[in-house]
Amino acid sequence: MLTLDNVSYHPAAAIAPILKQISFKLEPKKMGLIVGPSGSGKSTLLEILSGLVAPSKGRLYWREQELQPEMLQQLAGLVFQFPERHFCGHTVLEELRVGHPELGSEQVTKTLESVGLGAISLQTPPHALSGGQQRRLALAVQLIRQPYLLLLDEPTAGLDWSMKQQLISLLAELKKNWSLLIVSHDARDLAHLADYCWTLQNGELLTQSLDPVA
Ligand SMILES: Nc1ncnc2c1ncn2[C@@H]1O[C@H](COP(=O)(O)OP(=O)(O)OP(=O)(O)O)[C@@H](O)[C@H]1O
Repeated sequence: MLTLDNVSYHPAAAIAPILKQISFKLEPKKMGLIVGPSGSGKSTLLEILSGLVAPSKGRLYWREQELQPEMLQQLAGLVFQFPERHFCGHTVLEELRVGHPELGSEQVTKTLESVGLGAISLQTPPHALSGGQQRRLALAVQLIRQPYLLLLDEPTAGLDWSMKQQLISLLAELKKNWSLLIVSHDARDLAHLADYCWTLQNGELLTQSLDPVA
């Protein structure tokens, strides 16, 4: 279980804290959804959760273990908004093996199947995939590292209706095995899947629904 205990972030360049005493818990195989307008601190929170930035105050835990940023980098897999813009492999296989050349073909095949890309050739250039397939590949790139926590920044942004529905179904499948934390400016597409829904406003987690969202 992931626990945030009064996490704040106030970089020297900012007049006010960007994140203010954020506390929440997220159990395994649950989806948390954090909804907030532009500038509310969603991406900054994901940067902290993925170990890219250290909080100014507060603590993060996985079960009883306090987490340092290096541990979060191992524990969490972050899928950026528009992840296809960050592809750097020439082929699907290369993309999956970036930073992990040791990954075997069995693991590659299994991971692609888990995101519904079992039928594509490993030699396909990522940029030749459809928009929905590219999002699936971006998820696979993180899943193949076997993170405990999957972090997603606006996962359905820019997809057409049909690709959006396919991605939402995939996220519902992934929730069966992983903890998912999604940030978005719009709850409409994903609220029905979420076990917890929070609102982020000016760096404060204002509302917290402890009961599963209907
Ligand atoms: N290192 C920093 N120094 C100063 N200000 C920062 C820094 N990082 C982020 N900010 C500011 O903190 C606020 C929150 O930024 P953040 O990118 O986390 O918001 P967001 O909710 O993800 O917005 P969007 O939906 O537009 O991506 C913004 O006003 C941003 O300009």
